[in-house]
Amino acid sequence: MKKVGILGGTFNPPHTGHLVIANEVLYAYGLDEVWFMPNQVPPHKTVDEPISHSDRLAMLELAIADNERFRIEKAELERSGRSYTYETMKILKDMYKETDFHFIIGGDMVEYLPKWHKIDELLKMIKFVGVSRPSYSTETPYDILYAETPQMDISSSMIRERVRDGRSIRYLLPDPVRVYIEERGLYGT
Ligand SMILES: Nc1ncnc2c1ncn2[C@@H]1O[C@H](COP(=O)(O)OP(=O)(O)OP(=O)(O)O)[C@@H](O)[C@H]1O
Ligand SMILES: O=C(O)c1ccc[n+]([C@@H]2O[C@H](COP(=O)([O-])O)[C@@H](O)[C@H]2O)c1
Repeated sequence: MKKVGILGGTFNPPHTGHLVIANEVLYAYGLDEVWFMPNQVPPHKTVDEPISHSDRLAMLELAIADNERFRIEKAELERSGRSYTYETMKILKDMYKETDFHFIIGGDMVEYLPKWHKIDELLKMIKFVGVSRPSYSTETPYDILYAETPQMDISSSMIRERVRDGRSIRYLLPDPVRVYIEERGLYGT
């Protein structure tokens, strides 16, 4: 069986926190690949800044370009409406029958798990791997796996805010993504 990690996210923009957790879980669980899966509409939050799917996708491509074990899964971008993980994983499990999926989530999403759509059914379909994130716990009543990773207090919202305030975002995200943001004037640059 091929072992694949899925890192679902909004990636608005992708940052070093995403890349580090994907890489740490890849090695911790002997995964063959990690697929970064941008959502169409996040199930639980509103995207207040207008950002196009094509910009999010282009930034994600730049962010993972130098790692041959990372790729992008577009299943959610290709489906309209809210991106419920249960619906997506049903489709992916059907498409990739010989694949063992590990869905990677940070502490904020571990805390939110009880509210996920059809969580009990989803837990029977895939494994979750929780990683810690500053200010969040990884405690949950559910039976999930964990991975120790270096803690990084980086978030997409912090990057958007810094850009708006004219502060540096260097080293918080891959440099080609920083250049893309600056050249396109995203987030108010
Ligand atoms: N610094 C981090 N440490 C651990 N997990 C993280 C980190 N940043 C993001 N994640 C996890 O990556 C996944 C995708 O995150 P997402 O794309 O929503 O980024 P975000 O930084 O949380 O965005 P925002 O600040 O806009 O809410 C989620 O499971 C989230 O918990
Ligand atoms: O299916 C759900 O109910 C659900 C609720 C919250 C989050 N998720 C998924 O968790 C991943 C991280 O979410 P986000 O909003 O932090 O980008 C992303 O793939 C979301 O679609 C899924």
